[in-house]
Amino acid sequence: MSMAGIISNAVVSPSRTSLPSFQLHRQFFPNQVNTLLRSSVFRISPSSIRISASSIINLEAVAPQEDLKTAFLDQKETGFLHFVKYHGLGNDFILVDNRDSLEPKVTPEQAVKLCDRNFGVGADGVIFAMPGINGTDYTMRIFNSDGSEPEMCGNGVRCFARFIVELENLRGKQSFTVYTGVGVIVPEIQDDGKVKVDMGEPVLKALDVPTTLPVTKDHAVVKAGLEVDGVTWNVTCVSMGNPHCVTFSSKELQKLVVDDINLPKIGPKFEHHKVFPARINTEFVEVFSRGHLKMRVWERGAGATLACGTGACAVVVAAVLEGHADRICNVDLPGGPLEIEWREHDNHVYMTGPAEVVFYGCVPL
Ligand SMILES: N[C@H](CCC[C@H](N)C(=O)O)C(=O)O
Repeated sequence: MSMAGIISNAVVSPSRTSLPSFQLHRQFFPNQVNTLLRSSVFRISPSSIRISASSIINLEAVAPQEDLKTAFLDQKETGFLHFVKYHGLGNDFILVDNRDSLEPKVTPEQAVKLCDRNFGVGADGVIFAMPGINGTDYTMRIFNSDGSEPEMCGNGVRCFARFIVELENLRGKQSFTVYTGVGVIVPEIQDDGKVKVDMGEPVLKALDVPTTLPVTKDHAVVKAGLEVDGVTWNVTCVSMGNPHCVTFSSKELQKLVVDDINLPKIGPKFEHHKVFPARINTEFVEVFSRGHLKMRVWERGAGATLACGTGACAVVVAAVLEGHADRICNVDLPGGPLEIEWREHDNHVYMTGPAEVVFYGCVPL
């Protein structure tokens, strides 16, 4: 994606002044724009520009993308938030360079406004790249789109990893330690650009998920009955630092067809159910084979999302516990597939998947 495409969807190059134009204010790239004004590359088309301190430029012609990205992210005007929008299989986040402080630059109330898809930037959450603590390289915090702060986010930590690589201008295969609400997480950028994350051990003890559902297997809730909306669902509860309720069937339906689930109707009834004192993320799963699952998710604090990394991890753990699947699975989510492995020898869950930049932005706070 061209740098210009990152800042805006429309680039006017001198030969095509009829295109819709975007206007770049000098304060972002004082050097580049001044250079431009003197260069032959540049031409203002008066019909498509307000005569002001803004200019129409073809960014690609004047500076290497790296300089422009850094210049953009280095801008620290007061009252403005510079961010980069990323997504992991359509689960999208506003990433904020917060490396100078452990205090988030955005409040939960501001996060709600920023995440609004009509009146704000639009996202499932806001993620902060902060300085490391307890010897880690970095710290990650996240606010859901409802302003609540979850312990962990799988798709988010992959986006976080790609953001750090960009901020620090790292090259090649990279791995670093990130302090999160669930302790130290280690993302690793693969040669193909995907990110592999050691998500740590699943937590199965009912009281630690947390849930007040009766335990069915070694202090865990595995295939227990839960009545929601007149249906008795068979649920397995797993925490990946954040709480998940996974269902493959109900008393009435031995095999779910996840595309038939009315998420906006049933999701909130699980999320706010009294047996989940910290609310819950709920995953509805279809088993295609012992290595291939399909899921949809209603996320705590974010609603129906296109993907949920911690949810995919919880789904594979639940599938193994209920006997539906082996420990290495491809999990299809509406936004795309994730590779999940619940490794027997260290009991850690590993997730591998993409994370991509959508655009750079600057918004008044
Ligand atoms: N809404 C979730 C956090 C984000 C998890 C999800 N987006 C992921 O990729 O793991 C919660 O409140 O637990």
